Amino acid sequence: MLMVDSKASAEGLHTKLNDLVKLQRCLPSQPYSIVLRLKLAKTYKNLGYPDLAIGDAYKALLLVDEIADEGEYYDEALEAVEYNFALAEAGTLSSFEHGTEIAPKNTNNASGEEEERVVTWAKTHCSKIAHDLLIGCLIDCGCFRSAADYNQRALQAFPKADAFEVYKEAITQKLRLYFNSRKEDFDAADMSDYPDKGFVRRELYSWNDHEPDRFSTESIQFLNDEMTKVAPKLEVTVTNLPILSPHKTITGETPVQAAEQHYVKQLGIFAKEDIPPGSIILQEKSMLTAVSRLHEFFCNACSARLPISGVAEADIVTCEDCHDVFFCSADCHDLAQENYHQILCGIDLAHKVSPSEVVDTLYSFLLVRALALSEVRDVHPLDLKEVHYIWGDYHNINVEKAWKANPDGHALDAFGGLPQTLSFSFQANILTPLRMLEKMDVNIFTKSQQYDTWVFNTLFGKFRGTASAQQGLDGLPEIGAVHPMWCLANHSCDPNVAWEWQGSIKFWTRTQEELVDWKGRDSQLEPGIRKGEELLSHYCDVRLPVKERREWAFGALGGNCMCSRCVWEAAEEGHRSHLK
Ligand SMILES: C[S@@+](CC[C@H](N)C(=O)[O-])C[C@H]1O[C@@H](n2cnc3c(N)ncnc32)[C@H](O)[C@@H]1O
Repeated sequence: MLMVDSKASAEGLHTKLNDLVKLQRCLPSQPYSIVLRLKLAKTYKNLGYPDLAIGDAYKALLLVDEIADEGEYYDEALEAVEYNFALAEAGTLSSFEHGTEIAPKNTNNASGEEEERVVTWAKTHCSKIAHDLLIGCLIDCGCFRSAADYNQRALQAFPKADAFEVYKEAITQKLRLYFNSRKEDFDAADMSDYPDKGFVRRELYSWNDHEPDRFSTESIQFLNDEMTKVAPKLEVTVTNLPILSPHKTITGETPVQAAEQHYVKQLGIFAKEDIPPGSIILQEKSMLTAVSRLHEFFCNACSARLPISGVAEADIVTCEDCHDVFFCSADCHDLAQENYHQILCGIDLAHKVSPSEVVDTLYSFLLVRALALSEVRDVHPLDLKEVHYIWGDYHNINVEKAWKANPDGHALDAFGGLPQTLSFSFQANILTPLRMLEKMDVNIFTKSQQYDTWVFNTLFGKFRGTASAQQGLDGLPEIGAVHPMWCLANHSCDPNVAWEWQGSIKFWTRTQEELVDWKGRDSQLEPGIRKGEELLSHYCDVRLPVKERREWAFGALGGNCMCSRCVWEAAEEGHRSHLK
Protein backbone atom coordinates (compact mmCIF):
# COMPACT_ATOMS: atom_id res chain seq x y z
CA MET A 1 0.00 0.00 0.00
CA LEU A 2 1.20 3.50 -0.85
CA MET A 3 2.09 5.39 2.33
CA VAL A 4 1.18 9.04 2.41
CA ASP A 5 3.08 11.40 4.72
CA SER A 6 0.25 13.65 5.90
CA LYS A 7 2.58 16.38 7.26
CA ALA A 8 4.43 16.65 3.94
CA SER A 9 1.06 16.55 2.19
CA ALA A 10 -0.26 19.50 4.20
CA GLU A 11 2.94 21.46 3.58
CA GLY A 12 2.70 20.80 -0.17
CA LEU A 13 -0.90 21.94 -0.12
CA HIS A 14 0.04 25.06 1.77
CA THR A 15 2.68 25.99 -0.78
CA LYS A 16 0.30 25.40 -3.66
CA LEU A 17 -2.37 27.54 -2.00
CA ASN A 18 0.13 30.34 -1.54
CA ASP A 19 1.08 30.10 -5.21
CA LEU A 20 -2.59 30.26 -6.12
CA VAL A 21 -3.21 33.40 -4.10
CA LYS A 22 -0.16 35.07 -5.68
CA LEU A 23 -1.54 34.26 -9.11
CA GLN A 24 -5.03 35.49 -8.19
CA ARG A 25 -3.44 38.78 -7.11
CA CYS A 26 -1.93 39.22 -10.58
CA LEU A 27 -5.39 39.25 -12.19
CA PRO A 28 -6.21 42.95 -11.75
CA SER A 29 -3.00 43.99 -13.52
CA GLN A 30 -3.01 41.22 -16.15
CA PRO A 31 -6.66 40.46 -16.90
CA TYR A 32 -5.98 39.62 -20.55
CA SER A 33 -2.95 37.40 -20.04
CA ILE A 34 -3.50 33.95 -21.54
CA VAL A 35 -0.48 32.59 -19.70
CA LEU A 36 -1.78 33.81 -16.34
CA ARG A 37 -5.11 32.09 -17.04
CA LEU A 38 -3.32 28.86 -17.94
CA LYS A 39 -1.19 29.06 -14.85
CA LEU A 40 -4.26 29.60 -12.69
CA ALA A 41 -6.02 26.66 -14.36
CA LYS A 42 -3.03 24.40 -13.74
CA THR A 43 -2.77 25.45 -10.10
CA TYR A 44 -6.49 24.90 -9.46
CA LYS A 45 -6.20 21.49 -11.10
CA ASN A 46 -3.23 20.55 -8.90
CA LEU A 47 -5.18 21.67 -5.84
CA GLY A 48 -8.04 19.29 -6.62
CA TYR A 49 -10.38 21.89 -8.11
CA PRO A 50 -10.78 20.76 -11.75
CA ASP A 51 -14.05 22.75 -11.88
CA LEU A 52 -12.25 26.01 -11.10
CA ALA A 53 -9.52 25.08 -13.58
CA ILE A 54 -12.17 24.75 -16.30
CA GLY A 55 -13.18 28.38 -15.80
CA ASP A 56 -9.68 29.74 -16.40
CA ALA A 57 -8.79 27.29 -19.19
CA TYR A 58 -11.98 28.39 -20.95
CA LYS A 59 -11.10 32.07 -20.48
CA ALA A 60 -7.64 31.34 -21.92
CA LEU A 61 -9.35 29.91 -25.00
CA LEU A 62 -11.63 32.96 -25.25
CA LEU A 63 -8.51 35.16 -25.20
CA VAL A 64 -6.88 33.03 -27.91
CA ASP A 65 -10.06 33.60 -29.98
CA GLU A 66 -9.82 37.35 -29.29
CA ILE A 67 -6.37 37.30 -30.86
CA ALA A 68 -7.14 34.89 -33.68
CA ASP A 69 -10.38 36.64 -34.72
CA GLU A 70 -9.28 40.20 -33.92
CA GLY A 71 -12.08 40.50 -31.36
CA GLU A 72 -13.11 43.33 -29.06
CA TYR A 73 -10.10 42.83 -26.75
CA TYR A 74 -7.56 42.11 -29.49
CA ASP A 75 -5.15 44.91 -28.54
CA GLU A 76 -5.20 44.11 -24.82
CA ALA A 77 -4.83 40.36 -25.33
CA LEU A 78 -2.07 40.83 -27.91
CA GLU A 79 -0.13 43.18 -25.67
CA ALA A 80 -0.29 40.66 -22.82
CA VAL A 81 0.71 37.73 -25.00
CA GLU A 82 3.59 39.67 -26.62
CA TYR A 83 5.12 40.06 -23.18
CA ASN A 84 4.69 36.35 -22.38
CA PHE A 85 6.09 35.40 -25.77
CA ALA A 86 9.18 37.53 -25.20
CA LEU A 87 9.71 35.83 -21.84
CA ALA A 88 9.18 32.39 -23.37
CA GLU A 89 11.73 33.14 -26.09
CA ALA A 90 14.19 34.38 -23.50
CA GLY A 91 13.56 31.22 -21.48
CA THR A 92 12.38 33.18 -18.42
CA LEU A 93 8.69 32.37 -18.55
CA SER A 94 9.01 30.27 -15.42
CA SER A 95 9.64 33.33 -13.25
CA PHE A 96 6.36 34.72 -14.49
CA GLU A 97 4.77 31.36 -13.84
CA HIS A 98 5.34 31.76 -10.12
CA GLY A 99 3.25 34.86 -10.31
CA THR A 100 5.91 37.13 -8.91
CA GLU A 101 6.50 39.20 -11.97
CA ILE A 102 4.04 41.81 -13.14
CA ALA A 103 3.98 42.51 -16.85
CA PRO A 104 5.15 46.03 -17.64
CA LYS A 105 3.23 48.03 -20.20
CA ASN A 106 4.67 47.26 -23.60
CA THR A 107 5.26 50.60 -25.22
CA ASN A 108 7.00 49.35 -28.36
CA ASN A 109 4.52 48.11 -30.89
CA ALA A 110 5.67 44.86 -32.46
CA SER A 111 6.40 44.84 -36.20
CA GLY A 112 3.94 43.02 -38.49
CA GLU A 113 6.18 39.97 -38.72
CA GLU A 114 6.72 39.79 -34.94
CA GLU A 115 3.02 40.20 -34.37
CA GLU A 116 2.33 37.25 -36.65
CA ARG A 117 4.79 35.07 -34.72
CA VAL A 118 3.12 36.03 -31.45
CA VAL A 119 -0.34 35.33 -32.82
CA THR A 120 0.79 31.94 -34.10
CA TRP A 121 2.31 31.16 -30.68
CA ALA A 122 -1.02 31.95 -28.99
CA LYS A 123 -3.01 29.92 -31.53
CA THR A 124 -0.77 26.88 -31.28
CA HIS A 125 1.25 26.62 -28.06
CA CYS A 126 -1.24 28.39 -25.74
CA SER A 127 -4.35 26.96 -27.36
CA LYS A 128 -2.98 23.41 -27.09
CA ILE A 129 -2.25 23.79 -23.36
CA ALA A 130 -5.68 25.36 -22.79
CA HIS A 131 -7.44 22.50 -24.61
CA ASP A 132 -5.39 19.96 -22.69
CA LEU A 133 -6.34 21.47 -19.33
CA LEU A 134 -9.96 22.06 -20.29
CA ILE A 135 -10.64 18.57 -21.64
CA GLY A 136 -8.85 16.76 -18.81
CA CYS A 137 -10.76 18.72 -16.17
CA LEU A 138 -14.11 18.34 -17.98
CA ILE A 139 -13.57 14.57 -17.84
CA ASP A 140 -12.73 14.79 -14.11
CA CYS A 141 -15.99 16.68 -13.54
CA GLY A 142 -18.16 14.22 -15.48
CA CYS A 143 -18.87 16.66 -18.34
CA PHE A 144 -18.35 14.10 -21.07
CA ARG A 145 -20.40 15.79 -23.81
CA SER A 146 -18.41 19.01 -23.49
CA ALA A 147 -15.13 17.07 -23.17
CA ALA A 148 -15.90 15.07 -26.35
CA ASP A 149 -16.86 18.25 -28.18
CA TYR A 150 -13.65 20.12 -27.27
CA ASN A 151 -11.57 17.01 -27.90
CA GLN A 152 -12.95 16.75 -31.45
CA ARG A 153 -11.91 20.36 -32.06
CA ALA A 154 -8.49 19.72 -30.51
CA LEU A 155 -7.93 16.62 -32.66
CA GLN A 156 -8.61 18.72 -35.76
CA ALA A 157 -6.42 21.60 -34.66
CA PHE A 158 -3.56 19.47 -33.29
CA PRO A 159 -3.65 16.14 -35.18
CA LYS A 160 -0.13 15.23 -34.06
CA ALA A 161 -0.72 15.70 -30.33
CA ASP A 162 -0.98 12.31 -28.60
CA ALA A 163 -2.73 13.81 -25.57
CA PHE A 164 -6.00 14.22 -27.44
CA GLU A 165 -5.94 10.60 -28.72
CA VAL A 166 -5.47 9.52 -25.09
CA TYR A 167 -8.43 11.69 -24.04
CA LYS A 168 -10.56 10.25 -26.86
CA GLU A 169 -9.86 6.76 -25.55
CA ALA A 170 -10.59 7.80 -21.93
CA ILE A 171 -13.87 9.50 -22.86
CA THR A 172 -14.97 6.49 -24.94
CA GLN A 173 -14.22 4.09 -22.09
CA LYS A 174 -16.14 6.17 -19.54
CA LEU A 175 -19.09 6.56 -21.90
CA ARG A 176 -19.20 2.83 -22.69
CA LEU A 177 -19.41 2.10 -18.97
CA TYR A 178 -22.12 4.74 -18.57
CA PHE A 179 -24.27 3.45 -21.44
CA ASN A 180 -23.72 -0.22 -20.47
CA SER A 181 -24.90 0.52 -16.93
CA ARG A 182 -28.13 1.85 -18.46
CA LYS A 183 -28.39 -1.13 -20.82
CA GLU A 184 -28.01 1.22 -23.79
CA ASP A 185 -25.72 1.06 -26.80
CA PHE A 186 -22.92 3.64 -26.74
CA ASP A 187 -22.18 3.17 -30.47
CA ALA A 188 -25.78 4.10 -31.32
CA ALA A 189 -25.74 7.17 -29.06
CA ASP A 190 -25.60 10.70 -30.35
CA MET A 191 -23.21 13.19 -28.73
CA SER A 192 -26.24 15.09 -27.44
CA ASP A 193 -27.08 11.97 -25.34
CA TYR A 194 -23.74 12.01 -23.52
CA PRO A 195 -23.92 12.86 -19.83
CA ASP A 196 -22.61 16.34 -19.13
CA LYS A 197 -22.60 16.94 -15.42
CA GLY A 198 -21.05 15.69 -12.23
CA PHE A 199 -20.21 16.73 -8.70
CA VAL A 200 -17.41 18.89 -7.33
CA ARG A 201 -16.21 20.03 -3.91
CA ARG A 202 -18.72 22.17 -2.02
CA GLU A 203 -16.35 24.26 -0.03
CA LEU A 204 -15.77 27.43 1.86
CA TYR A 205 -12.65 28.23 -0.19
CA SER A 206 -9.69 29.24 1.97
CA TRP A 207 -9.25 32.46 -0.07
CA ASN A 208 -12.94 33.45 0.18
CA ASP A 209 -12.85 36.45 2.51
CA HIS A 210 -16.49 37.42 1.88
CA GLU A 211 -18.08 34.84 4.18
CA PRO A 212 -19.30 36.48 7.41
CA ASP A 213 -19.09 35.05 10.91
CA ARG A 214 -22.78 34.20 10.97
CA PHE A 215 -22.80 33.83 14.74
CA SER A 216 -21.25 37.20 15.57
CA THR A 217 -23.30 39.83 17.40
CA GLU A 218 -23.16 42.11 14.31
CA SER A 219 -24.44 39.38 11.97
CA ILE A 220 -27.29 38.40 14.29
CA GLN A 221 -28.17 42.07 14.77
CA PHE A 222 -28.27 42.64 10.99
CA LEU A 223 -30.41 39.54 10.44
CA ASN A 224 -32.80 40.57 13.20
CA ASP A 225 -33.16 44.07 11.76
CA GLU A 226 -34.12 42.45 8.45
CA MET A 227 -36.37 39.90 10.20
CA THR A 228 -38.28 42.61 12.05
CA LYS A 229 -39.29 44.13 8.69
CA VAL A 230 -41.04 40.92 7.57
CA ALA A 231 -41.81 39.12 10.84
CA PRO A 232 -41.98 41.42 13.91
CA LYS A 233 -42.77 38.55 16.32
CA LEU A 234 -39.79 36.42 15.29
CA GLU A 235 -36.04 36.53 15.86
CA VAL A 236 -32.96 34.79 14.53
CA THR A 237 -30.95 32.91 17.16
CA VAL A 238 -27.93 30.63 17.21
CA THR A 239 -29.04 27.06 17.87
CA ASN A 240 -27.66 23.51 17.89
CA LEU A 241 -28.86 21.06 15.28
CA PRO A 242 -28.09 17.35 15.06
CA ILE A 243 -25.42 16.35 12.56
CA LEU A 244 -27.41 14.11 10.27
CA SER A 245 -26.23 10.75 9.06
CA PRO A 246 -25.29 10.92 5.38
CA HIS A 247 -26.11 7.22 5.05
CA LYS A 248 -29.56 6.30 3.91
CA THR A 249 -30.45 4.02 6.83
CA ILE A 250 -34.11 4.74 6.53
CA THR A 251 -35.69 2.75 9.34
CA GLY A 252 -34.75 0.95 12.50
CA GLU A 253 -32.91 3.37 14.82
CA THR A 254 -34.14 3.79 18.36
CA PRO A 255 -34.63 7.01 20.31
CA VAL A 256 -31.52 6.05 22.33
CA GLN A 257 -29.43 6.12 19.18
CA ALA A 258 -31.00 9.44 18.31
CA ALA A 259 -29.93 10.87 21.68
CA GLU A 260 -26.34 9.97 20.88
CA GLN A 261 -26.35 12.46 18.01
CA HIS A 262 -23.61 15.05 17.69
CA TYR A 263 -24.63 18.64 17.26
CA VAL A 264 -23.55 21.54 15.11
CA LYS A 265 -24.00 25.27 15.62
CA GLN A 266 -26.46 26.79 13.13
CA LEU A 267 -29.11 29.50 12.94
CA GLY A 268 -32.84 29.13 13.47
CA ILE A 269 -35.97 31.27 13.88
CA PHE A 270 -37.61 31.63 17.32
CA ALA A 271 -40.75 33.31 18.69
CA LYS A 272 -40.22 36.55 20.62
CA GLU A 273 -43.69 36.23 22.19
CA ASP A 274 -46.54 33.73 22.47
CA ILE A 275 -48.19 33.39 19.06
CA PRO A 276 -51.67 31.86 18.87
CA PRO A 277 -52.60 29.30 16.19
CA GLY A 278 -53.74 30.64 12.81
CA SER A 279 -51.64 33.86 12.97
CA ILE A 280 -49.73 35.10 9.94
CA ILE A 281 -46.21 35.60 11.26
CA LEU A 282 -43.94 36.18 8.26
CA GLN A 283 -44.50 37.74 4.85
CA GLU A 284 -41.46 38.15 2.66
CA LYS A 285 -40.97 39.23 -0.95
CA SER A 286 -37.68 38.53 -2.68
CA MET A 287 -36.05 39.90 -5.81
CA LEU A 288 -33.87 36.79 -6.00
CA THR A 289 -36.27 34.79 -8.15
CA ALA A 290 -36.13 32.85 -11.41
CA VAL A 291 -38.54 31.40 -13.93
CA SER A 292 -37.29 28.53 -16.03
CA ARG A 293 -40.12 28.42 -18.58
CA LEU A 294 -43.17 30.32 -19.80
CA HIS A 295 -41.77 33.50 -18.31
CA GLU A 296 -44.65 35.63 -19.52
CA PHE A 297 -47.06 34.04 -17.04
CA PHE A 298 -45.15 35.12 -13.95
CA CYS A 299 -44.28 38.41 -12.35
CA ASN A 300 -40.65 38.94 -13.34
CA ALA A 301 -39.82 40.30 -9.87
CA CYS A 302 -41.65 38.28 -7.20
CA SER A 303 -42.61 35.40 -9.56
CA ALA A 304 -46.32 35.48 -8.67
CA ARG A 305 -48.41 33.66 -11.27
CA LEU A 306 -50.19 36.11 -13.62
CA PRO A 307 -52.94 37.05 -13.54
CA ILE A 308 -53.31 36.48 -9.80
CA SER A 309 -56.47 36.72 -7.80
CA GLY A 310 -57.08 40.26 -6.66
CA VAL A 311 -55.06 41.74 -9.53
CA ALA A 312 -57.03 42.75 -12.59
CA GLU A 313 -55.29 42.05 -15.88
CA ALA A 314 -55.30 45.79 -16.51
CA ASP A 315 -53.14 46.29 -13.39
CA ILE A 316 -50.35 44.11 -14.74
CA VAL A 317 -47.41 46.35 -15.55
CA THR A 318 -44.80 45.82 -18.23
CA CYS A 319 -41.31 47.24 -18.68
CA GLU A 320 -41.79 50.40 -20.74
CA ASP A 321 -38.54 49.83 -22.66
CA CYS A 322 -38.40 46.15 -23.60
CA HIS A 323 -42.09 45.18 -23.14
CA ASP A 324 -40.75 41.65 -22.63
CA VAL A 325 -41.33 41.28 -18.91
CA PHE A 326 -44.43 41.66 -16.78
CA PHE A 327 -44.98 42.65 -13.16
CA CYS A 328 -47.92 41.94 -10.85
CA SER A 329 -47.83 45.49 -9.44
CA ALA A 330 -46.23 48.91 -9.75
CA ASP A 331 -44.28 48.05 -6.58
CA CYS A 332 -42.68 44.97 -8.23
CA HIS A 333 -42.01 47.01 -11.39
CA ASP A 334 -40.22 49.72 -9.40
CA LEU A 335 -38.25 47.25 -7.28
CA ALA A 336 -37.12 45.40 -10.43
CA GLN A 337 -36.07 48.59 -12.22
CA GLU A 338 -34.20 49.78 -9.16
CA ASN A 339 -32.47 46.51 -8.35
CA TYR A 340 -31.75 44.47 -11.48
CA HIS A 341 -33.89 44.93 -14.58
CA GLN A 342 -32.09 47.96 -16.00
CA ILE A 343 -29.11 45.74 -16.82
CA LEU A 344 -31.17 42.81 -18.11
CA CYS A 345 -33.60 44.95 -20.13
CA GLY A 346 -33.88 43.58 -23.68
CA ILE A 347 -31.79 40.49 -22.93
CA ASP A 348 -33.61 37.30 -23.78
CA LEU A 349 -33.00 34.68 -21.10
CA ALA A 350 -35.46 32.15 -22.41
CA HIS A 351 -34.30 29.19 -24.41
CA LYS A 352 -35.76 25.74 -24.95
CA VAL A 353 -34.99 23.64 -21.90
CA SER A 354 -35.23 19.86 -21.89
CA PRO A 355 -36.94 18.28 -18.84
CA SER A 356 -33.62 16.92 -17.56
CA GLU A 357 -32.17 20.45 -17.56
CA VAL A 358 -35.03 22.31 -15.88
CA VAL A 359 -33.64 22.19 -12.34
CA ASP A 360 -30.13 23.28 -13.33
CA THR A 361 -31.56 26.02 -15.54
CA LEU A 362 -33.56 27.36 -12.62
CA TYR A 363 -30.42 27.55 -10.49
CA SER A 364 -28.51 29.19 -13.37
CA PHE A 365 -31.21 31.83 -13.71
CA LEU A 366 -31.08 32.49 -9.97
CA LEU A 367 -27.36 32.98 -10.39
CA VAL A 368 -27.90 35.37 -13.31
CA ARG A 369 -30.36 37.37 -11.19
CA ALA A 370 -27.76 37.58 -8.41
CA LEU A 371 -25.15 38.79 -10.91
CA ALA A 372 -27.57 41.46 -12.19
CA LEU A 373 -28.30 42.59 -8.59
CA SER A 374 -24.57 42.75 -7.98
CA GLU A 375 -23.87 44.86 -11.11
CA VAL A 376 -26.72 47.30 -10.50
CA ARG A 377 -25.94 47.76 -6.81
CA ASP A 378 -22.19 47.71 -7.44
CA VAL A 379 -21.45 45.13 -4.74
CA HIS A 380 -19.60 41.85 -4.92
CA PRO A 381 -22.17 39.03 -5.48
CA LEU A 382 -21.13 37.35 -2.23
CA ASP A 383 -21.79 40.58 -0.33
CA LEU A 384 -25.39 40.92 -1.56
CA LYS A 385 -27.58 41.06 1.52
CA GLU A 386 -29.83 38.38 0.01
CA VAL A 387 -27.01 35.80 -0.06
CA HIS A 388 -24.28 37.01 2.30
CA TYR A 389 -25.62 35.27 5.43
CA ILE A 390 -26.76 32.05 3.79
CA TRP A 391 -24.71 29.02 4.76
CA GLY A 392 -23.65 27.18 1.60
CA ASP A 393 -23.78 23.73 3.22
CA TYR A 394 -20.05 23.43 2.70
CA HIS A 395 -18.39 20.29 4.00
CA ASN A 396 -16.96 20.78 7.48
CA ILE A 397 -13.79 18.86 6.72
CA ASN A 398 -10.38 20.31 7.50
CA VAL A 399 -8.88 20.36 3.99
CA GLU A 400 -5.28 20.36 5.23
CA LYS A 401 -5.92 17.19 7.23
CA ALA A 402 -8.02 15.43 4.62
CA TRP A 403 -5.90 16.36 1.59
CA LYS A 404 -4.45 13.19 0.05
CA ALA A 405 -1.33 13.46 -2.07
CA ASN A 406 1.30 11.12 -3.49
CA PRO A 407 4.88 11.40 -2.22
CA ASP A 408 5.57 13.60 -5.27
CA GLY A 409 3.02 16.10 -3.92
CA HIS A 410 0.34 15.49 -6.56
CA ALA A 411 -3.23 14.94 -5.41
CA LEU A 412 -4.19 11.26 -5.17
CA ASP A 413 -7.28 11.87 -7.25
CA ALA A 414 -8.81 14.78 -9.19
CA PHE A 415 -10.39 16.19 -6.03
CA GLY A 416 -7.56 15.55 -3.55
CA GLY A 417 -9.64 12.88 -1.80
CA LEU A 418 -12.28 15.40 -0.68
CA PRO A 419 -16.02 14.71 -1.06
CA GLN A 420 -17.91 16.10 -4.05
CA THR A 421 -21.48 17.15 -3.34
CA LEU A 422 -22.01 20.28 -5.45
CA SER A 423 -23.65 19.70 -8.80
CA PHE A 424 -21.50 21.03 -11.66
CA SER A 425 -21.94 21.35 -15.39
CA PHE A 426 -19.96 23.29 -17.98
CA GLN A 427 -23.18 24.86 -19.21
CA ALA A 428 -24.64 25.91 -15.84
CA ASN A 429 -21.49 26.82 -13.91
CA ILE A 430 -19.37 28.36 -16.67
CA LEU A 431 -21.07 29.10 -20.00
CA THR A 432 -24.44 30.51 -18.90
CA PRO A 433 -23.09 32.95 -16.28
CA LEU A 434 -20.22 34.17 -18.50
CA ARG A 435 -22.44 34.59 -21.56
CA MET A 436 -25.07 36.41 -19.56
CA LEU A 437 -22.44 38.73 -18.08
CA GLU A 438 -21.25 39.49 -21.60
CA LYS A 439 -24.83 40.26 -22.64
CA MET A 440 -25.01 42.64 -19.67
CA ASP A 441 -21.91 44.36 -21.15
CA VAL A 442 -19.72 43.25 -18.26
CA ASN A 443 -16.05 42.77 -19.10
CA ILE A 444 -15.54 39.17 -17.93
CA PHE A 445 -11.75 39.57 -17.98
CA THR A 446 -11.24 42.76 -15.98
CA LYS A 447 -14.04 41.76 -13.61
CA SER A 448 -13.06 38.14 -13.32
CA GLN A 449 -12.24 38.37 -9.63
CA GLN A 450 -15.80 39.43 -8.92
CA TYR A 451 -17.24 36.89 -11.33
CA ASP A 452 -14.88 33.95 -10.95
CA THR A 453 -15.94 30.30 -11.08
CA TRP A 454 -15.36 29.92 -7.33
CA VAL A 455 -17.80 32.81 -6.76
CA PHE A 456 -20.42 31.09 -8.95
CA ASN A 457 -19.86 27.79 -7.11
CA THR A 458 -20.23 29.49 -3.72
CA LEU A 459 -23.50 31.07 -4.86
CA PHE A 460 -24.75 27.72 -6.15
CA GLY A 461 -23.83 26.13 -2.80
CA LYS A 462 -25.93 28.76 -1.04
CA PHE A 463 -28.88 28.43 -3.46
CA ARG A 464 -28.95 24.63 -3.57
CA GLY A 465 -29.61 24.39 0.16
CA THR A 466 -32.15 27.19 0.43
CA ALA A 467 -34.02 27.96 -2.81
CA SER A 468 -37.67 26.99 -2.98
CA ALA A 469 -39.18 25.82 -6.23
CA GLN A 470 -42.72 25.51 -7.49
CA GLN A 471 -43.79 22.88 -9.97
CA GLY A 472 -45.62 23.43 -13.22
CA LEU A 473 -48.49 21.28 -14.46
CA ASP A 474 -46.02 18.66 -15.75
CA GLY A 475 -44.50 18.23 -12.28
CA LEU A 476 -41.24 19.95 -13.24
CA PRO A 477 -40.02 23.00 -11.34
CA GLU A 478 -41.11 26.19 -13.01
CA ILE A 479 -40.14 29.00 -10.65
CA GLY A 480 -37.49 29.25 -7.97
CA ALA A 481 -36.61 31.83 -5.33
CA VAL A 482 -34.36 32.48 -2.38
CA HIS A 483 -36.14 34.24 0.50
CA PRO A 484 -33.30 35.21 2.84
CA MET A 485 -35.35 35.30 6.04
CA TRP A 486 -37.62 32.38 5.31
CA CYS A 487 -34.66 30.19 4.47
CA LEU A 488 -33.37 30.47 8.04
CA ALA A 489 -36.23 28.24 9.21
CA ASN A 490 -35.25 24.70 10.14
CA HIS A 491 -37.22 21.59 9.29
CA SER A 492 -39.48 19.21 11.19
CA CYS A 493 -41.87 16.55 9.91
CA ASP A 494 -44.23 17.79 12.64
CA PRO A 495 -44.05 21.50 11.74
CA ASN A 496 -45.70 24.20 13.84
CA VAL A 497 -46.18 26.49 10.82
CA ALA A 498 -47.63 26.14 7.35
CA TRP A 499 -46.57 28.23 4.37
CA GLU A 500 -47.77 29.41 1.02
CA TRP A 501 -45.79 31.03 -1.78
CA GLN A 502 -47.60 33.27 -4.21
CA GLY A 503 -45.24 36.08 -5.01
CA SER A 504 -44.53 36.69 -1.32
CA ILE A 505 -43.88 33.80 0.98
CA LYS A 506 -46.34 33.63 3.87
CA PHE A 507 -46.02 31.67 7.13
CA TRP A 508 -48.76 31.10 9.64
CA THR A 509 -48.96 29.10 12.85
CA ARG A 510 -50.81 25.83 12.30
CA THR A 511 -54.24 25.42 13.85
CA GLN A 512 -55.20 22.20 15.68
CA GLU A 513 -56.72 20.88 12.43
CA GLU A 514 -53.59 21.71 10.47
CA LEU A 515 -51.17 19.93 12.84
CA VAL A 516 -49.84 16.62 11.53
CA ASP A 517 -51.67 13.73 13.12
CA TRP A 518 -49.14 11.04 14.12
CA LYS A 519 -49.39 8.42 16.81
CA GLY A 520 -46.34 9.31 18.90
CA ARG A 521 -47.27 12.99 19.21
CA ASP A 522 -47.42 14.39 22.75
CA SER A 523 -51.16 14.95 23.18
CA GLN A 524 -50.46 17.77 25.66
CA LEU A 525 -48.80 19.89 22.95
CA GLU A 526 -51.00 22.80 21.97
CA PRO A 527 -50.92 24.43 18.53
CA GLY A 528 -49.31 27.87 18.19
CA ILE A 529 -45.75 28.83 19.20
CA ARG A 530 -44.77 29.92 22.70
CA LYS A 531 -42.18 32.60 23.46
CA GLY A 532 -38.69 31.14 23.05
CA GLU A 533 -39.87 28.15 20.97
CA GLU A 534 -38.41 27.46 17.56
CA LEU A 535 -40.43 27.95 14.39
CA LEU A 536 -40.26 24.67 12.47
CA SER A 537 -41.09 24.58 8.80
CA HIS A 538 -41.18 21.58 6.46
CA TYR A 539 -38.90 20.77 3.52
CA CYS A 540 -40.88 17.75 2.31
CA ASP A 541 -44.47 16.57 2.04
CA VAL A 542 -45.23 15.72 5.67
CA ARG A 543 -48.22 13.54 4.68
CA LEU A 544 -45.85 10.84 3.39
CA PRO A 545 -44.58 7.84 5.40
CA VAL A 546 -41.19 8.18 7.13
CA LYS A 547 -39.12 6.45 4.41
CA GLU A 548 -40.44 8.69 1.62
CA ARG A 549 -40.20 11.81 3.78
CA ARG A 550 -36.58 11.10 4.62
CA GLU A 551 -35.73 10.47 0.98
CA TRP A 552 -37.42 13.71 -0.10
CA ALA A 553 -35.76 15.88 2.55
CA PHE A 554 -32.37 14.15 2.33
CA GLY A 555 -30.85 16.63 -0.14
CA ALA A 556 -32.11 19.77 1.61
CA LEU A 557 -31.06 18.50 5.05
CA GLY A 558 -27.80 16.87 4.05
CA GLY A 559 -28.80 13.60 5.71
CA ASN A 560 -31.62 11.54 7.23
CA CYS A 561 -34.16 13.62 9.12
CA MET A 562 -33.89 12.99 12.88
CA CYS A 563 -36.93 14.96 14.04
CA SER A 564 -38.85 13.31 16.88
CA ARG A 565 -41.58 12.12 14.50
CA CYS A 566 -39.08 10.48 12.11
CA VAL A 567 -37.19 8.83 14.96
CA TRP A 568 -40.41 7.51 16.51
CA GLU A 569 -41.93 6.29 13.24
CA ALA A 570 -38.67 4.74 12.03
CA ALA A 571 -38.33 2.84 15.32
CA GLU A 572 -41.96 1.68 15.01
CA GLU A 573 -41.34 0.44 11.48
CA GLY A 574 -38.16 -1.31 12.53
CA HIS A 575 -40.05 -2.97 15.34
CA ARG A 576 -42.85 -4.06 13.01
CA SER A 577 -40.49 -5.54 10.41
CA HIS A 578 -38.64 -7.36 13.21
CA LEU A 579 -41.89 -9.04 14.31
CA LYS A 580 -42.70 -10.29 10.81
C1 LIG B 1 -32.57 26.23 4.83
S1 LIG B 1 -31.25 26.02 5.95
C2 LIG B 1 -31.96 26.37 7.48
C3 LIG B 1 -31.19 27.42 8.23
C4 LIG B 1 -29.86 26.96 8.75
N1 LIG B 1 -29.99 26.25 10.00
C5 LIG B 1 -28.86 28.10 8.92
O1 LIG B 1 -28.10 28.12 9.88
O2 LIG B 1 -28.81 28.95 8.03
C6 LIG B 1 -31.17 24.29 5.85
C7 LIG B 1 -30.03 23.65 6.64
O3 LIG B 1 -30.32 23.69 8.01
C8 LIG B 1 -30.01 22.44 8.63
N2 LIG B 1 -31.25 21.86 9.18
C9 LIG B 1 -32.50 22.31 9.00
N3 LIG B 1 -33.38 21.57 9.67
C10 LIG B 1 -32.67 20.61 10.32
C11 LIG B 1 -33.02 19.53 11.18
N4 LIG B 1 -34.27 19.26 11.52
N5 LIG B 1 -32.01 18.74 11.64
C12 LIG B 1 -30.73 19.00 11.32
N6 LIG B 1 -30.34 20.00 10.50
C13 LIG B 1 -31.30 20.80 10.00
C14 LIG B 1 -29.39 21.57 7.58
O4 LIG B 1 -27.98 21.70 7.67
C15 LIG B 1 -29.87 22.19 6.28
O5 LIG B 1 -28.95 21.99 5.25
